[in-house]
Amino acid sequence: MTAQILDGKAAAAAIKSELAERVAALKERGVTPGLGTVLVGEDPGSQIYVNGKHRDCAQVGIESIRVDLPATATQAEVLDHLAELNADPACTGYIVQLPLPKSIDENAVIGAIDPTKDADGLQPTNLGWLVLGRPAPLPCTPRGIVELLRRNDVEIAGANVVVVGRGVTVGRPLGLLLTRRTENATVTLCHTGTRDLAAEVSRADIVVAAAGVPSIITADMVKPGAALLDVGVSRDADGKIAGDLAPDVMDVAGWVSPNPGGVGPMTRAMLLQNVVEAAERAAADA
Ligand SMILES: Nc1nc2c(c(=O)[nH]1)N[C@@H](CN(C=O)c1ccc(C(=O)N[C@@H](CCC(=O)O)C(=O)O)cc1)CN2
Repeated sequence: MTAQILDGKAAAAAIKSELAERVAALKERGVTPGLGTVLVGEDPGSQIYVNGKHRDCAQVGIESIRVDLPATATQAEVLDHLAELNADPACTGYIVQLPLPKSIDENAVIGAIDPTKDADGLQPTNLGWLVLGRPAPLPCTPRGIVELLRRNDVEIAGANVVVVGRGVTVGRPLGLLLTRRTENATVTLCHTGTRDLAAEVSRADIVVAAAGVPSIITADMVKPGAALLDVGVSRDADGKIAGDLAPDVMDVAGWVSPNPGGVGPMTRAMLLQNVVEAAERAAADA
């Protein structure tokens, strides 16, 4: 068996053209969505991701506002910039690029985002709404994973899903998202304390690998026909992405998301979708 590809690039391109039409409709009603980004420090990976977010905005007609601060910025300075974005009507949603430098309390910063402008769905109020099953902006990578599965007709309802990794941007919120009544999956969240990862993975219809450990999921662990999504972003010695899925999984799995070209582009598309939806909500309330 050779797995079918869960092509995130193609799905993201389709979503972006749908969003461009919604942005045009908002502009006709006098509403221009605007995404703010806050980047602290000079991490090259984060700079690439933020550049990409501004390029994506331009492609669909979303205005963008960029706040770049040096790694030496204090927490108080970062919070001042957040207060400005919270008050700026041109900024309908914004994100703080993670990770932040160690000198800054990430929870304090994320907690200071106005929940109605939280384009990442990571503000504690919005994570709380996710726990309670109420509508709110959703974290981009988990939302992108669900959308990628849906667009490829991979059955989520009733599926046994193993998520490997309990991070706040992917693993934990993905577990909450997949166990909502609308998704209806059974989720096992694995992490460094999991006793027998291979046994857990072997029972899964869907595996989301977000451990950041190259090739942690190998063909011998995988149930034939399972859908595998690779969220791992380690780099090899040449700077190439080394995903969490070993290459041999292609011979056993039913679907595999490539890395790059799978979940990453969907994360970017879901950020745009959160921005557009927030602007649509604001326009409806006006
Ligand atoms: N505030 C946030 N910070 C971070 C998030 C997030 O959702 N919100 N997620 C990641 C980084 N990230 C977006 O910010 C992100 C990562 C990767 C990609 C992507 O498209 N990757 C490409 C490969 C690019 C490369 O070669 O490096 C792919 O998978 O095809 C987009 C967004 C952590 N921080």
